[in-house]
Amino acid sequence: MIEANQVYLEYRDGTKALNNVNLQINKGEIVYIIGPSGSGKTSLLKLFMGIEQPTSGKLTVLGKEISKEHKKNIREIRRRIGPVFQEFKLIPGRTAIDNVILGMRVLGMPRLQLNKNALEALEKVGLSHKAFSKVDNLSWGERQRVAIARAVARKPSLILADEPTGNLDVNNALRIMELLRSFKDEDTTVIITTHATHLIENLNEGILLKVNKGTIEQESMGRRL
Ligand SMILES: Nc1ncnc2c1ncn2[C@@H]1O[C@H](COP(=O)(O)OP(=O)(O)OP(=O)(O)O)[C@@H](O)[C@H]1O
Repeated sequence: MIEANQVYLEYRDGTKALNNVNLQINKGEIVYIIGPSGSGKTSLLKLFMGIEQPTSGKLTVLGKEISKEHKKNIREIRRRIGPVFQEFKLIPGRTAIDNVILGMRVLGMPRLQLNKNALEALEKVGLSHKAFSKVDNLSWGERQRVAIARAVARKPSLILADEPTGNLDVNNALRIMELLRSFKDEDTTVIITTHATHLIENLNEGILLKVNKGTIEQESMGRRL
């Protein structure tokens, strides 16, 4: 699913964001990425999405290499990824269902199928009753659930969520974490970055990636953080 061998990422201004990353993440895993602000969590997700490419080393996502030389791979990989962003990136003035449908446009499905998948996805996140409400009128937790519906409606092989609970109170945050976890299955890997270690400290399943100043330690969950 994801394999990184001696991966480095240096931004154009010379910032060394990731240093010698070595990882192996299999299909159907749940992965939490934790670490202090500025340690490299988002940079790692950007690599997985192909938004950035390694400065050196080899990175394979969904069986395809991510590199400056293989831009075509990146387009293919993106179609199989469902991204969830901290700031939701929903389109204001549009309904929940429109936002979910817009997220699936790149897949080139017929309109009826788009509607069906979008409604199914909204149902999975418990928001069918808000399908035709404008996202501007939804609470923060509901908006995050629309963003999750948009990510899962395309039936992705990999869900990447960057600080999905950033703006939420503890109860809503726990619900969002549980919801994201529920999409993990044998074909779908879920990767979540979070500052909030208290949301995951009692979990005993999954992989923990501890990021510190651009280096990463990989361990199994089930021990205290
Ligand atoms: N486009 C960029 N150009 C230059 N430096 C960058 C860029 N994006 C991030 N950085 C730097 O790379 C380092 C890692 O940033 P990153 O956003 O990956 O951290 P993070 O762990 O996600 O932080 P946070 O928890 O605050 O979101 C930081 O020093 C940051 O300033």
